[in-house]
Amino acid sequence: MSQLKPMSHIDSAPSTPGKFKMEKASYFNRVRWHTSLAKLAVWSFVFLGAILIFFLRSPASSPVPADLSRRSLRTYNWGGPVWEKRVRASAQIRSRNGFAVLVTGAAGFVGTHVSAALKRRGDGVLGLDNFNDYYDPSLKRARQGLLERSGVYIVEGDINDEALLRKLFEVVPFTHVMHLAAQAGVRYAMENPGSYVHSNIAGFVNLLEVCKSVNPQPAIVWASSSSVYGLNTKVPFSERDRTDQPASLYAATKKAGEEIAHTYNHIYGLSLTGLRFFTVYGPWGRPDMAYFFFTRDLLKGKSIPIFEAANHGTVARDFTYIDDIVRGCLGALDTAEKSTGSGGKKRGPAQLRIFNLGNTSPVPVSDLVSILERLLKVKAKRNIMKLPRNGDVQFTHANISYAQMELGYKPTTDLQSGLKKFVRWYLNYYSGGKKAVE
Ligand SMILES: O=C(O)[C@H]1O[C@H](OP(=O)(O)OP(=O)(O)OC[C@H]2O[C@@H](n3ccc(=O)[nH]c3=O)[C@H](O)[C@@H]2O)[C@H](O)[C@@H](O)[C@@H]1O
Repeated sequence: MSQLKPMSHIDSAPSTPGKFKMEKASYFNRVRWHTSLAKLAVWSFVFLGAILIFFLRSPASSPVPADLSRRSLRTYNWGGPVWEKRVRASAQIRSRNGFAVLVTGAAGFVGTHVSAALKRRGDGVLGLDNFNDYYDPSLKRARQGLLERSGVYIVEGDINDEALLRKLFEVVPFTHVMHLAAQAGVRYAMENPGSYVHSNIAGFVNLLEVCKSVNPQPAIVWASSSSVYGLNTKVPFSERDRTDQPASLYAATKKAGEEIAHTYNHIYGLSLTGLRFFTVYGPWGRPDMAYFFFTRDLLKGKSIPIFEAANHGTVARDFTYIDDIVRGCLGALDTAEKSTGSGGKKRGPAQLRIFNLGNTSPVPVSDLVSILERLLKVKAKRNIMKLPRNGDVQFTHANISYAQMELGYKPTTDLQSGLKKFVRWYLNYYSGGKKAVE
């Protein structure tokens, strides 16, 4: 506050030449000269002070963490006739009654598998991904290569870039959006909270803003998370159970997404389907997830931190295999009704759904480690640890009857068979000459 006083004093002195009469020029010019000098000095002081305060405070208190701003400041190249041609070709529908789908987060784990599956059945697919470095971007690039070979182009850009999204809809009238771009991971939310707000809230709102205003509005299917059940203890988790006790900021942003979806459905008639994924695993998975880095660390002979709850309570997850999840995503797209709005205005009630996509058979984390030991033929150095207070919940367990009824969702892969496929991929990808195990 003390800096404001000299500023308001300076502000009260005349500052524009037009406020002075010319005949009194010499006297006033001197006064003005002195005043200007004094003003200049004070302003320089204020300016330097502000810069100093900014630099002293920014690393600790800036709401935008350094790595987030680094990612956000990245510029992407898009536009031009060649680019538009590529976009159109990728989104070209090749089957009767096929969809034109924009897949956000297409270089991500679920995004890659869903894009490939849609393309295989003849839908037009365009990917969008910002290729951020939350985990090894070379894995994302390898997934991109995979999709490119099957004819899916991934536009490099951020869901917060409104101009880019508008351009994409200008070039292709997408019938559907499969929105999988997000800041994932439960524990990382304590390290970089801003990135969750940036992608899962601001990015989602930006996408919905564009979707509500285009004509025709697309139907949207998007990734929520089992983590919204938070501290809920009623098992198995049903879509009707309470989700107002998130245990992590990640979960809170996904829950916020569900409420935001409700709003855009209510006001603008957007057709919205949220899918609560339960710990998805499989080939081309995410290196930040336990099954993935346990595999890496087991092979390296490193110790494996296995969480347990109070009183030696078991920590368990309803691990769900990627192919089952892909079938759930396609089922959601196939049963999604059209949005009802046009020109940014609602014309009638639109579909609003939320589904659990889980496996319905939770497995303790220690059993996950045992399965990996057998598949990798190594003995784990188990390090049993208390479940840290960083967002993890003790267990998850999906009730999938609603998804079964509406989407024909029926998971068929148990953890043992799914991990077998993952391990085969892992060994091939990391020791098959492509990359050394990090
Ligand atoms: O179901 C979901 O919606 C969420 O599933 C996963 O989150 P999580 O289930 O915590 O998956 P992992 O991080 O792979 O953890 C799996 C299990 O291993 C445990 N764990 C994790 C890390 C570790 O060092 N030790 C350990 O025992 C966790 O407590 C958890 O029970 C994903 O990371 C989230 O992005 C996703 O939204």
